[in-house]
Amino acid sequence: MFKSVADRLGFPHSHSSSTSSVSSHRSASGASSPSSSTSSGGVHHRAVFPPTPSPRSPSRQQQQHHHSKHPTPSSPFAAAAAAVATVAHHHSSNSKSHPPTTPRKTSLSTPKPVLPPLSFHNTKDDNLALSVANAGINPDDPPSRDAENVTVTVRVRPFNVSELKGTRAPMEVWTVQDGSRVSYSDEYSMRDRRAAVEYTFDHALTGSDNEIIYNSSVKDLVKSAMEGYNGTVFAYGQTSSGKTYTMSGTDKQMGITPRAVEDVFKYIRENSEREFLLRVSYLEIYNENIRDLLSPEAIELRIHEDRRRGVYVSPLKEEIVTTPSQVMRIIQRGDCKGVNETNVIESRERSSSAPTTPIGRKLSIGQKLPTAVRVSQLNLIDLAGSEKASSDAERRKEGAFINKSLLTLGTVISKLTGDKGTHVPYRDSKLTRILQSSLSGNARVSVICTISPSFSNVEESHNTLKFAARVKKIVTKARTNQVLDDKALLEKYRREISELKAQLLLTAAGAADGGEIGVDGQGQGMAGLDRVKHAELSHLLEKERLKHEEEMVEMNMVRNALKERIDHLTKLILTSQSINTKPGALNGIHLPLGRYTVETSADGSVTEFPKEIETRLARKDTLVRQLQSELEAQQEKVSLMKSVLQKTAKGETVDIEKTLARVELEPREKFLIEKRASIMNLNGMSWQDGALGGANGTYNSKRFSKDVRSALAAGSINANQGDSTDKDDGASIMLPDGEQLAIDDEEEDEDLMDTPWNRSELISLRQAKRELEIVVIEQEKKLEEMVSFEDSEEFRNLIIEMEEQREKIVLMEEEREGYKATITELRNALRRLELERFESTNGSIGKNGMMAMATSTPPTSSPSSPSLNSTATTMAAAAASKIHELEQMLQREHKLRMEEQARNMGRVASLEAEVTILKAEQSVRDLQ
Ligand SMILES: Nc1ncnc2c1ncn2[C@@H]1O[C@H](COP(=O)(O)OP(=O)(O)OP(=O)(O)O)[C@@H](O)[C@H]1O
Repeated sequence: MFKSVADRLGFPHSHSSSTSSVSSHRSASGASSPSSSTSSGGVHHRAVFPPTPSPRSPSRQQQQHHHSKHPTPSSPFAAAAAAVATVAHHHSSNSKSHPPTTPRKTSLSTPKPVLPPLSFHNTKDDNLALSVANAGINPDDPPSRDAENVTVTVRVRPFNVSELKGTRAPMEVWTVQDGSRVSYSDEYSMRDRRAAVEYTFDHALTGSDNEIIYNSSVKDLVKSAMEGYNGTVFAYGQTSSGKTYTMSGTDKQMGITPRAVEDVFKYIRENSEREFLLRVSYLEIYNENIRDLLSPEAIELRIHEDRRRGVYVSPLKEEIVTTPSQVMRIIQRGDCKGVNETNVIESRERSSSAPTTPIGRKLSIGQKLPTAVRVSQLNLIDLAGSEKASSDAERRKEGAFINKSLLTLGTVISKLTGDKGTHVPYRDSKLTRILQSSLSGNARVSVICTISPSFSNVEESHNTLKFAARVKKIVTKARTNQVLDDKALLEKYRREISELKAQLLLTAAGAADGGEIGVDGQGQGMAGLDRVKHAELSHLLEKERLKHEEEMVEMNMVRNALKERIDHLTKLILTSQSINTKPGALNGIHLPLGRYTVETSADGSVTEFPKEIETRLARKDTLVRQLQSELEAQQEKVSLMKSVLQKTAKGETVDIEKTLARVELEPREKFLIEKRASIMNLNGMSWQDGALGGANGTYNSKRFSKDVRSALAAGSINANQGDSTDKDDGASIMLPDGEQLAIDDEEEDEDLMDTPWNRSELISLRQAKRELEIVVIEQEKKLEEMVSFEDSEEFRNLIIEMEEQREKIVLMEEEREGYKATITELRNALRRLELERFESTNGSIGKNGMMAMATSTPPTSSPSSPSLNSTATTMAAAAASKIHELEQMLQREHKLRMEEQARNMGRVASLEAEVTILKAEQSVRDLQ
């Protein structure tokens, strides 16, 4: 019955019989398209296809320039759908004439609206597709909907500024009545002598309120999309008729796209039994080329088809979205590039048949899950101006492509509403190919046809109405698209999360094992207190610590990576819990993401598994941190002890109390010090290191209390309930030495006892404590034996020996001084003898002595006798010889004494060194 596409669309180039194609035809839903009376003038049949002489269309570059010059002040949402393409955009010169925010009255009979800021968002190539994947099959949901016609809405926009510019009020061509009928206005019919034309659609609207049009024409379809049925919404109409205004809206009037996005998230919020995965893609079809607006690379996109996915574009980037604002940003991004956008959503039912991953239970990884995933697409499309066609040679190529897409759309729609069995040329254009699934019936479709109220556009408007009437005849029968294999992203993510959780549990168990080793090593490290053992144990402790640290770092890294991945995947899956229930306008909306997904265990009880893991990990983190700090503290003490040892060995004075005060002792050590103090008190000894605290035997830390309580819980220490004399209501424990210790009831933390990790830590702490207690007792015995080195026999003997040596040295010194005096006397005697000899030889030398000797003339002859001279000479020689002999003796004696003195000094030095060493050893023992 329809002879050509052009006929069906009311294009005059087809055949004169085209009128029949659009003549009254009541659709299944009751919409009718009255005769368009092509005979009456034919102006309104003036061709859109083939090309109508049109204002010079800008080149692509010009369009882009225009976009940048006139950024969209309104919501950037552009219509698009998962598989929606847009026909190349031609900028209309009309659009430039729309100044922003110009309140205007419309001459339509409907309420006169105030125009919102005019949008120069001319990219009609925008396709937003919300692909909804639903996991889980609700038995109450029918697998497919009843057959239904495409919902068709006609919107007549108000006059714009340029249309109102004239001297007289513009004539309204169209009248909208009853919310569904569109006809020529009486004024126009009379003036142009037009035959009455009236079309009836599902909805016919005027005005600027986008909420009304969304609620009446799209809202229900969006809900269906969330339930698993494909949905496609597209705006069709000539340039400047209001397609973008309707689909994207403005700041003040959100369009269909942002409202749909908001409803998608609202649906997730309100449907707790399902979980969803939303994906968005954004593409553009320009000159029959598909461009991915979300991909920075200009990769050639192709259309593919397979049984599972149907028709799809590849490699098209799909971004997973979790908030409305994220979708908005994606669209903005795409708009900046002047391209198209597509959104995808997946969801599934959150049922009790979901895999169970309770803590501590083994997980069977890779099990086939009984839930299915529904994948549906919500395509929101903003088409190029329907009049776009070009006979202009300069733009022929562009125009031809534009024609091709729109023409094919018309053809496809004609075929779909024509004889059954005829070939439908979906493949003739990218647009129809991408929309094949929707147009062929597996989708709910809503078409918004926008028309201008202006007389100058009457023909184009009429063509749009004819198109709308044609589309209305299309019957669809949408069905849910269930994906049972594991390739659906949602299912894949769920599985991955389960596997990661299992890995995380294993890692946590590994961490617990590693922790036990570390604690043991540490406890042993404290056991050795003598020097050699201490060095060995320090070394072992250091090695153990490093190993432990490495393991901890490694496990932390693995655990963090697993946690991050789980978090990431969990975030992507949207549930009512993960979306803030606070509804609000899309602009500026902030919906914090939830982290947790409820898992249902086999027995039906619901556990917040990730939260539990978080808690356990937090506990382990705390324990790891405690152990690490404990190790560090031990290490610090070891190095301090080493330095003390070195200093004392060198004979330096060390302030042990001060040194020890620098180390904050752990409760366990304080306890041991306390024990030592109490032992010493029992033995009637005073404890020198009282400044360390706990010496009065009353120390009872919370931590120790917890340790003891944990040990009690683990059954490793005998508990005597109520035996304590210190506490009325407390328990007490029997320590290895028989002493009872009261347990403080304060701040008991049951949490610390309820994991294997804590138990093992407490067991090792208890062992370490016992070892230390034994060591302390041994040391105390040693201390008792030694008491004080200075009081010992050995020390006394050494001191006596030293004193004797010192006395000897003093005597020798005195002796030496005596020898010195003797030598001096002998020298003096010798001198006297010489003098006497000289006097006897030369007579009196007078009082001038030597002076006289020097100045006197030597005797030429001696008046004295020769025998006297000879005697004197002999005596002098004897004296000299005696002096020489004495001097030699003195030197020998001196040498001997010096040697002896040196020996004694050496002995004293070694004795002093020995005393110093013994003192140092005693200090170290005290320290320990
Ligand atoms: N219902 C309406 N109420 C108020 N203003 C409207 C309405 N419809 C459209 N307008 C205004 O008319 C102008 C043209 O509308 P719009 O850009 O949406 O047309 P279009 O069909 O998308 O054109 P093109 O195909 O060239 O992109 C815009 O400034 C827009 O704000």
